[in-house]
Amino acid sequence: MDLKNHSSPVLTDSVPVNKSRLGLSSLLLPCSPPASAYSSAMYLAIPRRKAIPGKLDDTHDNAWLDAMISSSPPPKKLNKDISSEIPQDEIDPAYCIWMLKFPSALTSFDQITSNAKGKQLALFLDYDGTLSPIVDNPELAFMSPVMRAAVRDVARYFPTAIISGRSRDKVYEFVGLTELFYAGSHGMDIMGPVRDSSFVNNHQNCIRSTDKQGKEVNLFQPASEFLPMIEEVFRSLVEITKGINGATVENNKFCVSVHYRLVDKKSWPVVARHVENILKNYPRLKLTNGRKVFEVRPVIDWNKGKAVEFLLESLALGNSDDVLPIYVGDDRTDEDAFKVLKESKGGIGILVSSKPKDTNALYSLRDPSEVMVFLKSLVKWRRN
Ligand SMILES: O=P(O)(O)OC[C@H]1O[C@H](O[C@H]2O[C@H](CO)[C@@H](O)[C@H](O)[C@H]2O)[C@H](O)[C@@H](O)[C@@H]1O
Repeated sequence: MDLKNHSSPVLTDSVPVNKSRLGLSSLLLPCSPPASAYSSAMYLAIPRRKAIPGKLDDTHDNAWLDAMISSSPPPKKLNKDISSEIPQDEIDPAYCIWMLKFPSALTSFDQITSNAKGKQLALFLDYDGTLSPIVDNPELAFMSPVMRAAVRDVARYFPTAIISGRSRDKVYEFVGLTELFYAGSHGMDIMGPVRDSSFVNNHQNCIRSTDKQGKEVNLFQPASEFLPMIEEVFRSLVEITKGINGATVENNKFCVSVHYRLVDKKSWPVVARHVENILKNYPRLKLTNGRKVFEVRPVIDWNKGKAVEFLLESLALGNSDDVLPIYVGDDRTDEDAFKVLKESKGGIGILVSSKPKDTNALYSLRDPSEVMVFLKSLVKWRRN
């Protein structure tokens, strides 16, 4: 494994579409148009940036600050005419235009299920921002009982895995469903079924273990050698950020998150500088920026996309002619999975977002409540 020279693509955060180009009133814009209505000429090409080992993914001095600001959407607006709070994005023409390219997975449900005819459907779900709403305190990002029931139901019919940036134990604690497969630490900690598969058994770092119920499972941890380094960097980050009001550091086992959601904007540059200073001592770790969070992880060629491939093979679902994998996620790290599904697995990526973003997904859902409706629709469709 090449631990030195790897870099993975990192997307810039939300990419607003130029509103003035069409100059249409939001009322005239269809927010859930058919996919066929899309014309690629309407969209801007968005350049991507590379993650640099031990450095924030940027090329100019203030880029880390840009990245932090871009993950900070404007506050919701109050629509005085209707005298109730309407989220700004619901009437945002840019969002409606974006949806021409990334239509709602709800209004395109028939199209999605027609692709699944005669195929085994497999579901991959991100956790934060997908199954649970984004909240200020990461320790309180609970999943609602109704969402849990929807996930449980869908897992009765389709193999279902949760793929999260959190530690595997933490995400299991939140979800609490034994019938699912779990991949924590952005796919660097996978617990999958035991199968007689040469693909899985020949993978280095794949060991036999037991789950919480004592059932035999395969444990795949491609970054296991980084554990002491991650522990060390976690302690240093806790130490260096402890004077910054609102900053918290989360140990996700094979990666570390530095949260700045609750930090005063004026102190964001201080957070970024501290994190970057610590990372200078760790050329085998890289830094990326998520939703008001810096994510520190090993520079290995492994991500959520590879985890999806690994799980599909583990489940004997690697043949894209017979299988339709669907991945639902909201963050940059989910883009690796969208890309794999689009490019090699004939699958479907669904981005959860209430604002326009550059993405490799094919469809969109606005928020976790729409994700729940989508999951319930899959169950209903399968039952019928
Ligand atoms: O891959 P994911 O499951 O989406 O994990 C990505 C990060 O999610 C969590 O942070 C995000 O959600 C928090 C709770 O809503 C929110 O407070 C934070 O601002 C978000 O960035 C998690 O705490 C991180 O460790 C993950 O890296």
